[in-house]
Amino acid sequence: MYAIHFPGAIQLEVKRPLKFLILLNPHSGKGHAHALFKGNVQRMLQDAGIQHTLIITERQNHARELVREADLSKWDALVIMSGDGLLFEVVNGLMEREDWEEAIQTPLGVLPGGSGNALAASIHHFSGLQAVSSEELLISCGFILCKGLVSQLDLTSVCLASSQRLFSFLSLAWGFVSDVDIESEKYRHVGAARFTVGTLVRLASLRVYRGKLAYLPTENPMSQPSLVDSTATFRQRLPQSNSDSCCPSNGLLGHTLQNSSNSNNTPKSKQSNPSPLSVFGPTDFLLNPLNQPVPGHWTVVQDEDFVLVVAMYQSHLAEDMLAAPASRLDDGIIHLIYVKAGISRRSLLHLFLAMEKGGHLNTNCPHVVYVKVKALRLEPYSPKGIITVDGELVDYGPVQAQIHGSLARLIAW
Ligand SMILES: Nc1ncnc2c1ncn2[C@@H]1O[C@H](COP(=O)(O)OP(=O)(O)OP(=O)(O)O)[C@@H](O)[C@H]1O
Repeated sequence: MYAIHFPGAIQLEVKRPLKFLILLNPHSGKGHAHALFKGNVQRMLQDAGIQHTLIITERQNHARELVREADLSKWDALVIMSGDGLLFEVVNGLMEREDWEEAIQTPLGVLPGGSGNALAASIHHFSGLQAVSSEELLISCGFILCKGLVSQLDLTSVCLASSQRLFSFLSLAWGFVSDVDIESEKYRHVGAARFTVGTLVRLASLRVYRGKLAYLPTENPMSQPSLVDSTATFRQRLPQSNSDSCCPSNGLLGHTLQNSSNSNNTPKSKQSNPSPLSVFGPTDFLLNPLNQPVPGHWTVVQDEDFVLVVAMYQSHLAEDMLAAPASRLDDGIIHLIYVKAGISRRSLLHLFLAMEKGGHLNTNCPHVVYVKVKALRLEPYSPKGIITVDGELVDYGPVQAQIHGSLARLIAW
């Protein structure tokens, strides 16, 4: 079905027409996704010999349910036109299938229709083109989609105290970044500028977030799969038990997705809302159960007062936020960036301004730490707060994550 095109990328078979299933969230961004699709992309797909079936999503979790049940053999790719939230549903829907190993290899495609569009911006960035936004980004991603070059994509397994396990393609955030992401929902009518507005509002009421952060650096020999059992997979139907609220370290423990109750006062519109299901996926061989200490060879950060913690596995946090310039789609690395308390408002603003071009990591700001890791654990002490995974609100509390290199595939380049 696939033919090698050039190193690092695989082209979908030259056979055309290709068949794409396109899932479009009509409410994403400013609510114009359907018109944007018809005006900019439809014709491009026709000209490229790509047949598509367009499904307009009707509700939260619609896409997730569809891909969980779909006959994937009918499609050469699953494409979303929305923000990152819809892709998050698709990825997790695929990982909830018994045939997850094969299902998650279905090439995914992204057309930006939201206000953040971080993965779309990352794909555009990786293609080496100059930064663009809005409709120009859509046209660029449409063109990339039509070329049909498939790349490997890392996914990160994220485990919550509620025993939920989620698969993330973009980011895990706590503190300033996740607060801005969720609190700026109310400014979504201004599009991508909502993050700028949200950043300024949050800067005015800058907070310190208390917690414990630990990680496994990439250079640690114990990060290498050859030293641990990386081959075991995680297939059995799991019991509805909360007794081991952790991720499996040996392939035997399970995670049951549970309906999450949002115990804090944060907005619910972006709450990730998984259905109670058996969970499949690769074993998190680097993680200890959440109710046990992290492995002894992990680094435990001495500071416990933070302004933000963000773990990235793509380059962009939003269209104009090049947060992890060194990140690549399939580098097998979590780019962990944290800002320690004590930073002035002025320096933080300077950091965010520099982030537009990715210069924030070169400012020599003593409060900023950047480290490449394979796994991490975050235990917030503050009783209330916001944690996001791929920009979606998840249960607040202890969380840990491990990257799984090249687990999925993405149309990019
Ligand atoms: N028809 C629909 N009605 C309501 N919610 C929907 C519908 N279709 C999808 N959703 C949900 O909307 C949520 C937000 O979608 P998504 O993140 O893709 O767009 P967005 O919020 O506009 O993007 P961004 O985060 O970049 O602003 C997702 O969790 C998705 O489940």
